Amino acid sequence: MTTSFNLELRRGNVVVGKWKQGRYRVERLLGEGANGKVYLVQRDREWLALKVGADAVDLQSEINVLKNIAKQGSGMEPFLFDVDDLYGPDGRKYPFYIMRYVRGDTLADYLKQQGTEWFPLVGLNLLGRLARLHRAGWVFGDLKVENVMVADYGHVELVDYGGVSEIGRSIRQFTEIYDRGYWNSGPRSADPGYDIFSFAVLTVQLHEPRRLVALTKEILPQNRTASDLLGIISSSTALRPMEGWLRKALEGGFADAAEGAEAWRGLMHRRVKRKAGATPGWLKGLAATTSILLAVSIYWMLRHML
Ligand SMILES: Nc1ncnc2c1ncn2[C@@H]1O[C@H](COP(=O)(O)OP(=O)(O)OP(=O)(O)O)[C@@H](O)[C@H]1O
Repeated sequence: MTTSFNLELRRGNVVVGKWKQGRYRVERLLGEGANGKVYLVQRDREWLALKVGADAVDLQSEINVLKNIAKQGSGMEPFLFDVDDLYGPDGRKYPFYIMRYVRGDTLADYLKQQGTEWFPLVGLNLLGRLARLHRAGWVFGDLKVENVMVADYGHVELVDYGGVSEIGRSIRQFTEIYDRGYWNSGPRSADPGYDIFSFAVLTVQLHEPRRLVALTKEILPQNRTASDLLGIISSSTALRPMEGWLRKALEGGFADAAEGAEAWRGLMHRRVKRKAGATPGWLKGLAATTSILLAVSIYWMLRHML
């Protein structure tokens, strides 16, 4: 998807905020979507991400969500650092905000490079991220491969908080194929089950992309149902091991992502037992992460004891 505005910042351009005079040196474009362009920028020696949009109202509602999440404390590290306007090379004023730079690849690129055998761990981490938001009273809303960034050892971060909605409200922003309403399987209202439904579609999309696209073309909008997705799942070798979990997710059987994550963990456990001989890549990653955490804990313990 591309943006409808033409602002282009180039490497080396220095953006100076109109009101607060924050100075940011542009490094490169990280990505773009319907609401804006996201650039990697540097302030002093710190790498940050700058999102600039044409529409102040759209960007402002995203900023409000980020501020509210920070206020309520959702266990997220600080994400929003600055909000201001900039003057583009065309002399026009554009609203922007500065957020934490999330290192990593988008979910699809990560799995392409590392192999789909990492999906169980990445999926668990993604459910963990969603669980934190649900616990704090929010639904992510616009869950899709482009909004999930994955770093080393399957570490997951969500980007694009434009679709985040308070539980009980309407979903503010969504992408058709991930949307529960698109599959006539429930309302477009912000309840944790909405995100879990999108997670299930995302799982199908990552494993059976062509069949999913074909399905959306074959069936008339009024006839689409979650059973069509289940048809792909039960006939796919890659998805069949997750069929029970995916069915429950599509039917709204999980109360929230924490419950979904718990069941997902059980699924991974069974897979590992079945493949007892070979150690999958993601499991090696999990072991490496655990060792790093253990080493850091010992270091801190010793520092405080000495
Ligand atoms: N904080 C960040 N750190 C690193 N990359 C980011 C960050 N935020 C966004 N990106 C990259 O930029 C892309 C576009 O950003 P974003 O999804 O926020 O734009 P958008 O206009 O809201 O998109 P959409 O059309 O999905 O609503 C993302 O898919 C991601 O690759």
